[in-house]
This record gives sequence, structure tokens and C-alpha cells, in this order.
Amino acid sequence: MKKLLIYLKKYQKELVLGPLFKLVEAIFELIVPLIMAAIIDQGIKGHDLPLILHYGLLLVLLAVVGLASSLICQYFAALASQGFGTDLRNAMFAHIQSLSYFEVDQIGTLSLITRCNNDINQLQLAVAMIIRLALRAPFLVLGSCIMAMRIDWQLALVFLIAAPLITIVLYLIMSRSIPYYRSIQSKLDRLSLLTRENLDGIRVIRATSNQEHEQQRFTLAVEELFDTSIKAGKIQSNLNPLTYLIVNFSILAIIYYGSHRVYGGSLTQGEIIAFVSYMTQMLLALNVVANLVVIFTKAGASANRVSEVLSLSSSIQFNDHQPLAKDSEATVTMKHVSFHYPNSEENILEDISFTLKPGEVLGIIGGTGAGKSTLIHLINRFYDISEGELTLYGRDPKNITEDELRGLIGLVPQKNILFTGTIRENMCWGKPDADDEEIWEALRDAQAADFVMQQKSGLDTLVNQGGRNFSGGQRQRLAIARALVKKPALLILDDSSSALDYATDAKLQKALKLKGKKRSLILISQRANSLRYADQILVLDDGKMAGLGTHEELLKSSPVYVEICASQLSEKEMNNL
Ligand SMILES: Nc1ncnc2c1ncn2[C@@H]1O[C@H](COP(=O)(O)OP(=O)(O)OP(=O)(O)O)[C@@H](O)[C@H]1O
Repeated sequence: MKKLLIYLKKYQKELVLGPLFKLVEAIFELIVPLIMAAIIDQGIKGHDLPLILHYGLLLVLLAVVGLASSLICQYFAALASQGFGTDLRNAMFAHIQSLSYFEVDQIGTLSLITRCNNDINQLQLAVAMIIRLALRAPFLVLGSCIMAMRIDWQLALVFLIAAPLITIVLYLIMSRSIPYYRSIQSKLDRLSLLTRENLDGIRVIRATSNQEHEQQRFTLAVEELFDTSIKAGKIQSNLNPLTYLIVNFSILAIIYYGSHRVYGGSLTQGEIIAFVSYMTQMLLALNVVANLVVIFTKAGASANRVSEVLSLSSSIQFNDHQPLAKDSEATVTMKHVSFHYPNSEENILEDISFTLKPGEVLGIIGGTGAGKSTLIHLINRFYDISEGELTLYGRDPKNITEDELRGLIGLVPQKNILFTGTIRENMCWGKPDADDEEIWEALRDAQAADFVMQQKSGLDTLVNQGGRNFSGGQRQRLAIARALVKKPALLILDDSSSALDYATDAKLQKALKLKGKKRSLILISQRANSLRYADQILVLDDGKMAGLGTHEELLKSSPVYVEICASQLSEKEMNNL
């Protein structure tokens, strides 16, 4: 919670002045019943029109000043709550960027989105309510009681009985409904997760005719939310009848006992009216307090969820910089490397060793789940190795700054993502100052120049969300070009040409090899054909090395490799190998 308070520090002025202005409005509200009493007792009773006009004008003045105070408070509340939300959202977003894959996996991407949006909205609302109502509502409760006592302390005993009774009713209702409100929040979380998942995967859902199943899942989640909301609503619906019952009995008591006192001459009719007004004011203010409790309870849960993210620190720390040995004989070296994900004990990679030299191509092949992408994650230092030794240009990656590491490696991940914007903007991600010539060169090498040229707007062609206005193969080539623009010393393609036909794939490989005299290349592929000209191929089988060598060497030494080739190539092709 402390972590969140620092974002309010900037708005101390608004947090103090806002409630003070609201207090001015509340004071005026407490004065109004007294003026009404005076109008009745002096003006109407004495047929004194000038006095009625005088008090009427006073009422108008109080209303105008009260409204102005309320608007000023509203302004401060909006300024502080929106500013707080914006600062917090920016800080949270920046913090998430600094986290490693492990922490992001731990919370989950969709939950992070909900926390960044819904939870911060909830906190914004709470800040606005603190400024607008947190001081005003209790002040009105207390003020109404005091004002009533000022008029007639004996009759005000009705307040002293009614106020605790109303408080008990509020407590009973709130304590029963708040758990439901908490549950509603987590159910809303689940619903937004389902909505997002479904809309993201709408093509897959339709292609696999799973609409009905997904509809059922969604309906179930909506019904659960509906049930919980109804339960909370049913409890909450007792609030007004019960509190109004107490207030109406109190008003009856005030009128009954008050009328005796009016006959006795110790109280006036106007004062009775003022008493009734104070009673109503107190009830409304207590209801506001009850709503505030609900808002703050929800905000409390949201604050915990936001703080949980902010208190995470990246498990990947980059130490002091040591200069890279650019003339090192090896780009990447792994010696007996093993790795398990932080959330499991089971080794995903075991005893992996290889050396990749500058200008060389390393192919990685293996079945699904063999650990190919995981190995790439280690080279990128998305995770740290669990055992063994990993060096990049002769250095432990822990001693390379993050910027240098990212500048060194151009990664085209398996699930490539293009961002909304133009093709040029996407290309400049790796190198913001890249000129058109550099971009076209990268596009040519990635075999993407032809189709970009065919676009009417060329590099200024707009890329829709996720690159949906391009085919799978075009997206892959654009993603490869984007990685090439920054001219990385090590280019990693994680199954990034799977959607290309063999001829385009071959042209791509040729271009990459031609340009990459000094650049090392790691190619992950499920297709043996795509890797056959690599300088060495690492065969992974269930996280273990099942061979390392050239295509020809592996055909003699690695049964797993032979099996992969046999499953993909025809007998004729196999015989020609
Ligand atoms: N973040 C993670 N946390 C825990 N386990 C993971 C994580 N990511 C991957 N794994 C597990 O690690 C194993 C290897 O996954 P990896 O993605 O490296 O395989 P792969 O060879 O690239 O497979 P594919 O060819 O299907 O992409 C799998 O069993 C997977 O379940």
C-alpha cells in the first residue's frame, strides 16, 4: 500500500483543499434548516414578507456559494484522481517492462492487463471519493446531531437512538454484502479474461467450430457473475427499507414529542421542520458512508493486486558492464548447460554443449516441446541457466548490459508480432534512426521487398493490429526484416520461416548467409531441409542432445536425426542424401 501512496504525494494540495471546499458546502447544508425554521417561525408566522425575501435571498446565496465550492472540490478531485491514475499506470507499465519472463508468467499477461486497467480505475475512483465524500459524509452525520442538540437536546435524544441503530443496520448489511462484492470483482476479472481470450482466438474458435463450447463457457461465467451480483443486491436492497423505517419512526417520534413541546411553548414549528431535515440529512450521509465502505473495500483489493505487481523485482539482474570481446573466437558457447523453469524442478534442458563461431550457422532441430525455444531464451537471457556455463563473445551474459545484449542479438520469435503503425515504423523498432535504404536492404534480404513494393503506399503501408492485413508468410518475412535492420551480430530465427514455401525459404537462407560473413545465425526449424546446409546442427530430444554435427555427419551418428529426416523426406530424397 505504501508503494501506492507515493503516487498521491504530488497531489497533496488537491487532497487538502478539495475536502475543505466540500466542507464549506456541508456547513451551508447544515445552516439551511435553521434558515427554513426562521422563515416559518418569523416570516410566515409574523406575515413578514421582507424577512421571507431576505432569508430567501440568503438561501440562494448559500446555494450559489455551496455549488461553487462543490465544483471546485470536483475539479480538485478530478485532477488528483486522474493524475494519480495516469502516474500509477505509467509506473506500472514501466515496471512490467523491467520484469523478466518469469514474473510476467507468474501473474499472467491477461491479469496484468486487468490490473493496469480495471484495478487502477478502482483506485482512481477511491481517490476521487476520498476528496469528495470521505470528510463530508461523517461531518454531516456529526453536524446534524450537534445542530439538532443545539435546538433541543432532549428531543435530540431521538438522534442518539436512531444513529447507532442505523449504523448497526449498515454494519450488518455491509459485512454480509462485502464478501460478495469481492467475489464480484474476481468474477469480473475472469469474465474479462474469457472475453479477451475469445476475441483473440475468434478465428481458431470458428475454424474448429467451437463457438458453442465457448458460448457455454462465457454464459457460465456471466451467470456466476449474475448470481453473485443478485445475492449482493438482495442483501443491499434491505438497506433503504430498514434505514428509512428507523428514520420514519424517528420522524414520528420527533413530531409526536415535538408537538407536545410546541404546545408547551419550548419549541417552534420551524424547529420541528429543522429537526426532520437534520434527520434526513443524517440518513443520507450514513448511506454515503456505507457506499464509501464498499468503494474502499473494492479499492483495497485492487490496491493489493497493483502492489503485488509493483513489489515484484526482476529475477534477471544485469551487473556491471564488462567490455565484450568482439574478436572472441566464439559468438555463443554452452558447456554442460542444464535448465529448469523457476516454477518447476524438472530439467527442460540437460547437459547441452556447443560452440557457435562468428559467421557460422547453427541449426537446431527436434520434436515439439524438445526445448528449442527454451535454449534461445537462455541465450537472450530471458532466463538464467541453472547449471553449466554460457558465454556470449567470451563473456558471462550476466556481465553484459541489457542494451548491449539486446543490440547484439536480433531475435525473430516463434510467435512474431507486428505492431499497429506503418511498415517503416515497424522496421525502425530495432534501429530508430534507420533510413529507407537500410530498411529496403533488410526487406530484400528477408524476401519481403517484392510484396512491400506492390503496396500502394510502400513503406508507409499501414499494418493492422497484429499484422492481420498480411499473410502468415508475409508477417514472418516482415518480422525477419525488422530483426535484420539493426544488423545484429547474432541473428536467431525461432521457426520463423515455417510459413514460407521451400523456394522462398531457400532464397532467404542464401541471402542471410551471403550477408552474414561475420554474423552468426541460429536457425530453429522443424524442417530438416531448411537446416541441411547449416555448419552444424544440434539435435534436441526431450531436452537432451541427440547429436551435433553437419547434416552428413548426423545421418551417420544420430538415430534421432535420421528418424526426423525419414519422417519428412521421401525415400528417393533420403537415398539422395
Ligand atoms: N514459461 C514456462 N514455464 C514452464 N515450463 C515451460 C515454459 N515454457 C516452456 N515450458 C516447457 O518447456 C518445454 C520445452 O518448451 P519449448 O517451448 O522450449 O519447446 P520447443 O522445442 O520450442 O517446442 P515447439 O517446437 O513446439 O515450439 C515444454 O515441455 C514446455 O511445456
